[in-house]
Parts: sequence; structure tokens; C-alpha cells
Amino acid sequence: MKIPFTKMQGAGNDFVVLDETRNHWNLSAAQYRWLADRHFGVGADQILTVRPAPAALADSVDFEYVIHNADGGEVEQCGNGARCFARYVFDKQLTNKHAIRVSTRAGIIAPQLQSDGRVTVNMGQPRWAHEQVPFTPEGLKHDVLGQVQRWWLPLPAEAGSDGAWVVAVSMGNPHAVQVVDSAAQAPVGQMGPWIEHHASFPQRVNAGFMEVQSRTSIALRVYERGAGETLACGTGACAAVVSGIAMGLLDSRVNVHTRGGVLTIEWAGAQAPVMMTGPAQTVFEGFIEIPETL
Ligand SMILES: N[C@@H](CCC[C@H](N)C(=O)O)C(=O)O
Repeated sequence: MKIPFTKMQGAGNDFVVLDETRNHWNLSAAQYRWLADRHFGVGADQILTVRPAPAALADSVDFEYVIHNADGGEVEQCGNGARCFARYVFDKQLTNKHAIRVSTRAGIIAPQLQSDGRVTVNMGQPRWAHEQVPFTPEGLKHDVLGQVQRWWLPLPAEAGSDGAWVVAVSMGNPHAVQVVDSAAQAPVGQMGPWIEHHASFPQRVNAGFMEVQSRTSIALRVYERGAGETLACGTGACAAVVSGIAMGLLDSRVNVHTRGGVLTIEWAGAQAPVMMTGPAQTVFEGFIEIPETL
């Protein structure tokens, strides 16, 4: 089966985008994994699929947005992908709207194309309840910083540290955010996999390493669940900023410096939604023959 695809990137977090508004490709987890493979497939951190709005939501949303990690697993949310999704459906004339509403496994989000080419996404509210992350901290020690609890995650010697103080929060997908002295020096590749698979996160977790540079600027690296360290993680940026605001370390508008570019995150606190603004670009497009058996 030969299918069309578009390669996109948002702050260096890269995607293969598939259009299933007319045809359903019915790809298996192994086929998504193959597409994401940088040696045998196209190469991507995530595969994004555009589907028509689900019938039950047809009056309130424009599309369904389906996300698979590079490991082939389907996940709930992807922030950088949401900006690319909005750019894709507009450029491909699947809609003529600059502002759309999109259904995801984590609820409805609302991306909007800006006149400078960037995209702003209303990512909804952060979710702190343990069952919503999900996070099972039984047996872990904790302290309180500002308005938020930090939990001590014990780690084995191979992780390069005996543990980490993390804030657990969901932006539709699970995040464990820790404050570090230097994002550049943080042992992301060594510690990340141990946090991702920590027993206190039953659905695994994205591990964020946040360096607070000022009240309006952070440097951030994220070891993503199902993808490893990426050049940027949009939901990770939202999770880090809301955690930093709740800890009393950040103001309500923060520039997040990732290895692939800058994202701007705004959150007024409490019940306010998190707004994320950043780039979204098409890199190339083509057709690819998907192996039937893998
Ligand atoms: N790159 C993404 C997040 C993609 C999903 C994540 N790896 C997960 O498993 O939750 C972003 O920009 O938010």
C-alpha cells in the first residue's frame, strides 16, 4: 500500500502527518513504528493523523486528531503536533478556518493560525489530580513548594542520581517536571528512561528538566514517553510552565527555550486554560510504500 504523507516540524519536534479524511489506512502499531523509524521509514518523533470530526461531536469540532508516538503507541495529546495539525488542514484546504476546534483522546483543543505564521493553541486546563495524570505516589515522600506538591522519586544507581523531586501534572498526557540548575548539563538521556518507566506512573510519563532563567524565561529538555529526548515538547513546555507558576517561580507569560526553538506559554492560573504559541512548518511531502508485514 502506497500512501501520501507530509513531514512537518514544530520547534524541531518532527512529525509524519497522514490524511485520513477520505481513506482510512488502518495502520498497525508496527507500521506506525516503521514510519517513524529514521533509518527504514520517513523518520519522526510522532505520527499525526487527521480524521473527520467524530459523529457525536460533528456540531462542535472540525476534526479528530490522532497521535502515535515513535514506538507505535497511541497517546492522548501532543502540543507541537497540534500547531502542525492546524497548519496542515489549512494549507491542504481541508478547512478555510484560521481557528479550529479539534477532538483528541484528551478532550477538545483549539488551535489558531496567527498572522506572523505561528500558531496559538488553547491546550485546556492543567490537571493536577493524581488519578488524572495518572500518578500513584503511595510510599513516596513529598514537600510543598508554593501551591504545589513535589514528590521524591527514588531512582536506581544506573539513573545517575538516587532520585529526583518532581511535580506530576497532566496536560492531557502525563508529565513529571523537575527543576535543574542547568538544562544543558542535565542527565536527560540517563535519568529520562528511569523516570518514564517509574512504577508510580502506571501509564509511563514524559520527564521534563526545567532550568529557571528568570521569572519569564526557562530552558527545557524533555525525555518523551515513547520517543526519547526530542528537540522540543509542547505539552512538556505547558507542564513545566504551569508547575513553575504553581511553585511561585514564574510569571504568567514565559518563553520556553528548547533545543529546537522558542515556545511562549501563558497561564493565568486556577481554571484558566494554558495557551501555547510557536512555529509549525512543512518540511517535505511524498508517497511511501508501507510494508504489509513487519
Ligand atoms: N511531542 C509532544 C508530546 C507527544 C506525546 C508524548 N510523547 C506522550 O507520550 O505523552 C508535544 O509536543 O506535546
